[in-house]
Amino acid sequence: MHTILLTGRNGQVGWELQRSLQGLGRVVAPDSRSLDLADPDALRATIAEVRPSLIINPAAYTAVDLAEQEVERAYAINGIAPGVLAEQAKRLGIPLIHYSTDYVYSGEGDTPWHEHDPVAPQNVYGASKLAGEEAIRAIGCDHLILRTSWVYAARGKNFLLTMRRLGRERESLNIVADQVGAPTWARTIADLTTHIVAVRPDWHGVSGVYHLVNGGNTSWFGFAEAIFRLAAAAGDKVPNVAPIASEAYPTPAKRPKNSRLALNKLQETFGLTPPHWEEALALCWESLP
Ligand SMILES: NC(=O)C1=CN([C@@H]2O[C@H](COP(=O)(O)OP(=O)(O)OC[C@H]3O[C@@H](n4cnc5c(N)ncnc54)[C@H](OP(=O)(O)O)[C@@H]3O)[C@@H](O)[C@H]2O)C=CC1
Ligand SMILES: Cc1cn([C@H]2C[C@H](O)[C@@H](COP(=O)(O)OP(=O)(O)O[C@H]3O[C@@H](C)C(=O)[C@@H](O)[C@H]3O)O2)c(=O)[nH]c1=O
Ligand SMILES: [Mg+2]
Repeated sequence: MHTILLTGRNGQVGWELQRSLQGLGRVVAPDSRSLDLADPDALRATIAEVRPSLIINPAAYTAVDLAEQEVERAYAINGIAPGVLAEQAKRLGIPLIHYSTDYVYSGEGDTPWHEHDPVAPQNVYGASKLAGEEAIRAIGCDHLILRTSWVYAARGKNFLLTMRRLGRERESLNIVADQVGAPTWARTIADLTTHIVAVRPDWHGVSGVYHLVNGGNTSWFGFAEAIFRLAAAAGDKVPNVAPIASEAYPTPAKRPKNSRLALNKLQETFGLTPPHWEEALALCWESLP
């Protein structure tokens, strides 16, 4: 039976993991007040006390625009902490499951990225997440780095809930239509992570980076349209939605235009096929409060 140390219990993915991991063992899930990832000594002390057989780390600094200012904090949480977790995982001889992002890629081109493609983050958040990946690889504990994208859930801060709120407040919205990726339900990430842990108790030879996103892809504009189709069907007031170019929506952080992530490696290694993003969105919609 596993003892799983789970970080970020109140985050989108952490919350869903707490649910999906039930049945695999004891889940120890401190919140950010009882375990601060920016404090390496606290991390080491907690791990020594819990003696986990598996560490899962969905905690992260995810404020993409704010990270351009809070560079040091973003690196402490996204870049340094994963290396401390990896160092402790190696010491205990246990695996680490970590999450990363489409924002490690340059965003060039219009074909799906594969895990072995070159990385070239375009903003501080992406660079800090890449630093975390590299720290884990350098330590070399058994690990999975699951790169996901455009995460939403029924709770937390995300594009789905922002659109639902703005849709009620505004007559019209302009949404970027030239950034393409896969909206991904936090529950899909948690469920498939749990399947991996359940079917792969032997970590030999599987360590590495994997894409884990919902199937298909769309633009943020396409994602917004799908959200408002569901809202309209539920009788909500919906705004007019207009497609715009990234240049017409200036933000402190630059976002990649091509965030398409190939799923072949996940499918071939673990036999898992994530549901299409529209199917996941419809299910999440039904679970909204
Ligand atoms: N959100 C997205 O669109 C995407 C996310 N990812 C990656 O997926 C993973 C999960 O993201 P998601 O669930 O959306 O993240 P959220 O922003 O929803 O949650 C992040 C969690 O991390 C916790 N946290 C932040 N700082 C600290 C700290 N110093 N010490 C301890 N805990 C901390 C937060 O705690 P508290 O709630 O107390 O602040 C929160 O529980 C992350 O690795 C992220 O980089 C990848 C692609 C897209
Ligand atoms: C609210 C709003 C956003 N947008 C655009 C801005 C941006 O390009 C896109 C999404 O906005 P967000 O602020 O949700 O984007 P962002 O926070 O960059 O989302 C990213 O978060 C990190 C953590 C990741 O790892 C990425 O995969 C990705 O999900 O929509 C509009 O065009 N119009 C609007 O009214
Ligand atoms: Mg965001």
